[in-house]
Amino acid sequence: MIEFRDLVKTYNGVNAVDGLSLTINDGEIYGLLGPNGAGKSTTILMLCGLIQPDSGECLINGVEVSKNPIEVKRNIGYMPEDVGFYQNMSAAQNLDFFARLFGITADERGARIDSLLELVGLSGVEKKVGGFSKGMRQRLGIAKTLINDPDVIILDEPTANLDPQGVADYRRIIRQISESGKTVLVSSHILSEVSKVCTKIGIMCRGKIVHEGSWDNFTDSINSLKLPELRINVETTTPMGELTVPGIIEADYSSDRKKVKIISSSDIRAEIAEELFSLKIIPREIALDSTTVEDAILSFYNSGEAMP
Ligand SMILES: Nc1ncnc2c1ncn2[C@@H]1O[C@H](COP(=O)(O)OP(=O)(O)OP(=O)(O)O)[C@@H](O)[C@H]1O
Repeated sequence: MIEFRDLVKTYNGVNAVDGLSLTINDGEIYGLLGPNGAGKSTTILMLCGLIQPDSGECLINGVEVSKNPIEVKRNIGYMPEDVGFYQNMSAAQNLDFFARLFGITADERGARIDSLLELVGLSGVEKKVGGFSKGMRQRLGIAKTLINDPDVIILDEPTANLDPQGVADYRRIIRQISESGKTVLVSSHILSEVSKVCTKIGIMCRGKIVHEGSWDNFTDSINSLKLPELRINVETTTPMGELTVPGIIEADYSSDRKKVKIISSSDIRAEIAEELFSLKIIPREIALDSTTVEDAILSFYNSGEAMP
């Protein structure tokens, strides 16, 4: 469990973190979302014991970080945006090196490295890390983060520059990590690709959490933001005719009529579902497009106010 209690950090009179109080429970995948300068990195550095808060405290499993830095560091795995590896060594050799730094015995190392390589889909990959793709490096970074079997995993901007397959692999791995009971904190300024795996998201702005809730809650509240237009993607199992739901401004159907990209004046997902059901067409997906989600998040950032 991670706890922040009234955490404050000031730089040159500016509150980078401004009275942050937050609890992240065991097994939770918490997405900390905020624009550049919101205070995410400062929060994470304090959680890792790398900088001291001006006031307040961070606790990991009830242990106060600034008073017990060594004990706490053994129980967290931190993955920065750019993970450093030895380019001329294989994935297994790199992990073996980091495992030795933690004093893990030779007997334990072999089995642990095998299971981590299996988890991140790099089993049997013999080539040197210098020849890895961005996605492979990222997955190896997650394995490195888990090498000391920590209870808490902290990932900074984990999907930056990943292709869709990389993002999908990442989501699968994060889910598996959380299923094993570990607590995961993901920090990003663009969380739409990973938020779907987060059990909770917190939107941070100017050192404070301005909204907290599940991803579904967040997308459900988008209507109350009164965005000028929303984009909704619909996919069905059988071809559909022209949708007639009021509020549709534009509809772009695929040639097989099983997909449509809708621009609407409000959130009409429920009405679209109703119309499809009345036509006996089964929807496969009725979801807000990621651009709409980004617009909503930007709207929070710009207002800096709590969510309605
Ligand atoms: N070492 C420092 N000295 C002075 N000001 C700092 C320092 N570190 C951070 N800040 C300021 O504190 C505020 C919060 O920065 P922080 O890096 O924590 O935000 P962030 O949400 O992580 O953004 P980013 O995604 O850009 O890293 C910003 O105004 C930043 O300029």
